[in-house]
Amino acid sequence: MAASDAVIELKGVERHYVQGSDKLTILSGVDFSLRRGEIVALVAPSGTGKSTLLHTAGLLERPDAGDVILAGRACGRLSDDQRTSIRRNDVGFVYQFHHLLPEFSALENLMMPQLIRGLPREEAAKRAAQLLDYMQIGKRGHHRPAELSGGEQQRVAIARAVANAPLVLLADEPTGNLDPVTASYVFEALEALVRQSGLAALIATHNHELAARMDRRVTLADGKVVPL
Ligand SMILES: Nc1ncnc2c1ncn2[C@@H]1O[C@H](COP(=O)(O)OP(=O)(O)OP(=O)(O)O)[C@@H](O)[C@H]1O
Repeated sequence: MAASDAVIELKGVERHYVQGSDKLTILSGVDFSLRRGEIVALVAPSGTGKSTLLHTAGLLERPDAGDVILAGRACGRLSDDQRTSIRRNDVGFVYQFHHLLPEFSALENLMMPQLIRGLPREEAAKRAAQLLDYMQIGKRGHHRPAELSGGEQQRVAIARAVANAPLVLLADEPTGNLDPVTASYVFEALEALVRQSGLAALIATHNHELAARMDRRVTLADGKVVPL
């Protein structure tokens, strides 16, 4: 893949953890990229480094070696503030548990990242409502997370992740907490949103059925990303 096609590129990324006198190598030279509009499944056994990979790709953690290039910009040597700003604008995260703010409605949860970014309230509310409609939960906008079903909560969490129109969506077991039918339904909504917005998505999942529906499947072997 030509570098120019890539929305996000990991080049020779290494991650180690030091535990006492032991050095644990989790990522040992990851070369991997995602194209615009592409949905890729990351399927690998527990403990192999899926979360580490997602956190490093999403600029939550710094690589010990190598670099993450987001929209052509090498992020490794940037300051923490610069990385935070890029992450806020260009990366959306979804986790297994929704992590929505419990005191706020679905609509407010979607407005929050936009307000933090500096968008006017009216504009943030409009986009939040549009996204909830798109996820077919427009009628639930004024409900708090506890008043929503698990599938609805995850759809709100996915909508929130793309509220700032990021370039990349990184999801760590986004349907792992849902029954198979709801998981399939939520994945469909996620897929439609990714296709419609043209962003790139890397989705860690243990669900082989869902992985089969994505454009490509990769795994982690010996600290490297390889096709599955
Ligand atoms: N802060 C840390 N310090 C030391 N070891 C860590 C740290 N974070 C993760 N690890 C170790 O790194 C390895 C990879 O962890 P990671 O969470 O990335 O795996 P995973 O594939 O996402 O697992 P799961 O599917 O169970 O969530 C594990 O062996 C874990 O114990």
